[in-house]
Amino acid sequence: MAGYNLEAIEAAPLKEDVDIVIPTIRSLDFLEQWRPFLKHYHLIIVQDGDPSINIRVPEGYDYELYNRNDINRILGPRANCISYKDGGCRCFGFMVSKKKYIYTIDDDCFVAKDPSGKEINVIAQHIKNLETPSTPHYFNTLYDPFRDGTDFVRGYPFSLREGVTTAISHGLWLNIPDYDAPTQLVKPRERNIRYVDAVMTIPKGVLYPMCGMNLAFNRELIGPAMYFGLMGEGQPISRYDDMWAGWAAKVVCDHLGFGVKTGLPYVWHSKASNPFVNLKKEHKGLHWQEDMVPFFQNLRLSKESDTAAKCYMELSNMTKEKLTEVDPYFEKLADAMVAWIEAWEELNPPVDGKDVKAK
Ligand SMILES: O=c1ccn([C@@H]2O[C@H](COP(=O)(O)OP(=O)(O)O[C@H]3OC[C@H](O)[C@H](O)[C@H]3O)[C@@H](O)[C@H]2O)c(=O)[nH]1
Ligand SMILES: [Mn+2]
Repeated sequence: MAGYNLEAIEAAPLKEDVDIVIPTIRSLDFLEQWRPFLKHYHLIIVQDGDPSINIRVPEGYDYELYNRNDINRILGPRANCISYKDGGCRCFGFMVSKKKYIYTIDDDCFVAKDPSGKEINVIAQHIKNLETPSTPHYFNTLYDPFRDGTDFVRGYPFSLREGVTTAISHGLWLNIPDYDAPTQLVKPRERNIRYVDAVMTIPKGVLYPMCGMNLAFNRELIGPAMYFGLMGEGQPISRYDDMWAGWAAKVVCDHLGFGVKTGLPYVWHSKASNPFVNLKKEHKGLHWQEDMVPFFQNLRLSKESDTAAKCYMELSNMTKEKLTEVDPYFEKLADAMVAWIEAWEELNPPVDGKDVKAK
C-alpha cells in the first residue's frame, strides 16, 4: 500500500482549502439535499442570464454570488472573455476563488448512492483523488494503486511507483449521462445505471472529454488552464465549454508533469436538457471537434512554458495560428484566452513572485 493515510479525510475534508463553484440559470434548491456534505464549505455561485433576477440561496450556506453586473464590474473590458448564457460562466468562480482546490457541480446534480445504498461524499472522494498521485506514464491494470485494498500489480516498474501530483479529478454521473444531442435524440430513455467502482489515471498523451458536471481540480497547479472558453450568446458554439477546458488542461498537465484521474465519485444527474435545443447550441462543435482534437493531440508546448499560465498563453498563439483556418471564431477565442490569463493574473498575482512551475 502506498502509505497515504486516507482515513484521516473526515466528513468535510480540507474545508478551508476548497471552494464549491456552481453556475446557475435556474435554482439552488438542489443544495438542500447536499447540506450534509457541503454545509461546511464556502460556495461561489455564478449567476448566469438576467442579473436583475434574484436567486435564492438556501439558509445556512456561506457563499458569495456573482451575476453579470458583478463580472463586468470586476473584470471591466476583459469581462467579454466570460461566457454569457452558457454553463462555461462558471470559470469566473475559479478566477475569484483564493482556495487551493475547486469543486464545481451543476445545479441539477444530486447526491448519488453506491451499490450498498450509502450516500456518496463527492468531496471526500475528489480530495482523495487529488491528494494521492496519478500514474500517467504506465497503466496500472488494477486501476488506482493508491486506493485502499489495491496496489501496483506485478510488472509495474518500482521507478514509476511514486507517480506524479494529481491536478484534476473527473467524476461521473448516474441516471442522465452526459451525451451529446445526436446521442440523446436517438437514445432519449437511456439512463446510466452502471456504477463502476474504479478511479483511473488518464495516460499521458491521451485526451478525454471532460465534463464540468462533477469536477474537482488543484487551482494552484492548473487553474489558469481551466478556462471554459467563449460560448453561449453571441458565439457560434455552446456546450463545448468543458470540452475546451478539458483538452487544454490535459495537454498542460502532460507538459507540466501533473496527472488527471477519472471515475469515482458519482453524482445523480437529474435533468435531461432539451436535445433539440442542445443540437442547435452544439452542432458546430460536433464538426469542429474533428479538428480541435487533432490540434491538441499534435501540439507541443515549449520548455520555456513552465507554468500553467505560460502554457496557456502559448496555447492561445497556437489556437490563433492553427484553428482560425477552421473558423474565424477561433481568433476571437484566442484573444479571449489572453484576456482570461491577464484577468487571472490581475486577480491572482503570484505570491512573492512564485508561480507553480513544472516538476
Ligand atoms: O445558459 C446556461 C445554461 C446552463 N447553465 C448552468 O450550467 C449547468 C449545466 O446546465 P444543464 O444542466 O442545463 O446542461 P447539461 O446538458 O445537463 O450540462 C452539460 O452540458 C453543458 C455543460 O457543459 C455542463 O457542464 C454539462 O454537464 C447548470 O448548473 C445550469 O444552471 C448556465 O449557467 N447557463
Ligand atoms: Mn444537467
